[in-house]
Amino acid sequence: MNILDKIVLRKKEEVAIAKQQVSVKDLESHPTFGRTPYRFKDFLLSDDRTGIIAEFKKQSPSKGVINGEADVKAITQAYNLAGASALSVLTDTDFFGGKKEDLLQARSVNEIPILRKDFMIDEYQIFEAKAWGADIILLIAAILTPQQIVDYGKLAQSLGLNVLLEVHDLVELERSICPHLDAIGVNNRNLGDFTVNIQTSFDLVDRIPNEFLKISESAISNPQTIKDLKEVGFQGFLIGENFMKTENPGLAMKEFVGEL
Ligand SMILES: O=C(O)c1ccccc1NCC(=O)[C@H](O)[C@H](O)COP(=O)(O)O
Repeated sequence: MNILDKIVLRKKEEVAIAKQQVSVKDLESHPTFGRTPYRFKDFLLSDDRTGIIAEFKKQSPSKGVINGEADVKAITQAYNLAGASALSVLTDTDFFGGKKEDLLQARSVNEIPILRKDFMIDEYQIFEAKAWGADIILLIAAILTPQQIVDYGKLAQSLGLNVLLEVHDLVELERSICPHLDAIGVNNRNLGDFTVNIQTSFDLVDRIPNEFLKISESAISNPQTIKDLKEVGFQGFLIGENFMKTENPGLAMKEFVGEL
């Protein structure tokens, strides 16, 4: 069983337990549920912002612990100040060391879009995302059927959330594309074996219809790579480890942005 299968298996158990503890009705009555989410597009395409979606990521299956003691409020605020167009906050605990409180805390101190970074396998998690203050949800093509992508995309958009579809190859892209998406992200990391290759983004960019925001994800560690990705049409750049592995992720982002 590869890591993605293990994550999905565990996620199904987690969601089943969460559903017993907190009903959708309870989620709907959460104070944050009623807020109007920010529009991803407004921040990603703003001249005042960098296009960077800066990720708060304490650990990962491929790298183990990256920054175990990281302070979510301080780091996400510093990312925001450095010009992030959006924040990405991991809420998966077992594999990424994240938690719902990280998202709630990031929400409480930032007024830019926040992506709930998790493995969505049930509509229930979309209600959680809304209740916890997210603006964007992630749908990973590798773990969802085309019908699930349509259903989850529709539900998320009906709640005012933005939808980011993540693909790793042309087969995933072609079978998953549907009208209920706002952005399409090309993950440069193969989630099955963890190999990374930025070329994946260059290979797929022209296959993404222009009506969707185009995002390149993972393994970005050089400002020149962003310039090259922009040149071919990418508007967003999801970066986690390159900042989080430093002692001061906010400063690392500020210096990186200085070279753009
Ligand atoms: O990062 C991993 O090891 C990983 C393993 C299995 C599934 C997903 C994984 N990462 C999720 C991501 O997409 C990245 O956190 C995100 O794109 C940022 O990547 P990076 O800049 O390389 O930290």
